[in-house]
Amino acid sequence: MNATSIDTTPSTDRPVVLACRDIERSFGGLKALKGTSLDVREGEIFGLVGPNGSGKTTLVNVVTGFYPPNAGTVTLFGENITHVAPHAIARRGVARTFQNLALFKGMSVLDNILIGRHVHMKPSALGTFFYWWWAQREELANRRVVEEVIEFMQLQDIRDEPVDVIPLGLQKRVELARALVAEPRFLILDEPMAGMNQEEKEYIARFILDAREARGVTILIIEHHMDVVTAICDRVVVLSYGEIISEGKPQEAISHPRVVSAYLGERAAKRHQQGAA
Ligand SMILES: Nc1ncnc2c1ncn2[C@@H]1O[C@H](COP(=O)(O)OP(=O)(O)OP(=O)(O)O)[C@@H](O)[C@H]1O
Repeated sequence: MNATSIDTTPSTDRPVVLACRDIERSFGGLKALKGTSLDVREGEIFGLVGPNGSGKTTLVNVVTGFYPPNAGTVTLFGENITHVAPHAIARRGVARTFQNLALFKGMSVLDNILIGRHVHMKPSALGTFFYWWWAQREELANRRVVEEVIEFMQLQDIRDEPVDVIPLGLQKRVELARALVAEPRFLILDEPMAGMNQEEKEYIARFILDAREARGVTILIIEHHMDVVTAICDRVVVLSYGEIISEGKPQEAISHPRVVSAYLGERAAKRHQQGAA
């Protein structure tokens, strides 16, 4: 994998990859998103944080076309994709991992990763039959990308293992590899470090940083581990009850009093502030 030179342009000067404007989404009477707006810029690792149930996954589901919003617009690479279907959004260069592992049990690590290439495969089986030589070339190209990612993610030793017998930390790595073989321009990671120990978290953080540097991919990450958020994110938005309560550089954004009280509750936050004074 060829490392590209590191872009030192401040992220605020870079083109906007994802723009969400005034997104609203309800489930029955529950307003999960109450007019959320944010911009993710090219080459950023952008953190989306907030307490449980604050609307993070709902926003990602709106962005990736799984949930249509009740109001607002989503613009990706300058194109309005608000009501575009998930597979068509994937074809525009978006890949995601899921909060709960979405691997195919019983299948090998290799086969799980190969599935991530589906966005680049020709849809017509008939066409593939007539143009078998073209299909062979395509298969070779797909294999090349998959092998490169397996090496990049250091999964060579377990490539033939059934995915359900390997430890959780490695399963998460396989899911990230599956997203990377789609060669995304925009990658969305929903809690990639859930359930990991410190060493596994540091390992995955390294892969995420390397994916950004080596592949130039822009990354939106939902993460509860604040040490990880401050270590790898360029900017952060904090959601609470479907509203943005803080945003900016990670350390400043997450230590805002509104964020502390959203996580700890009002009384505990006051004690926290008194303790810090
Ligand atoms: N499909 C759905 N049907 C009904 N309610 C939903 C649905 N999806 C999300 N919600 C509700 O919307 C709110 C926001 O949920 P969401 O999953 O987006 O939060 P989150 O910030 O991702 O939480 P977590 O950190 O626990 O994953 C919650 O109250 C949740 O119960």
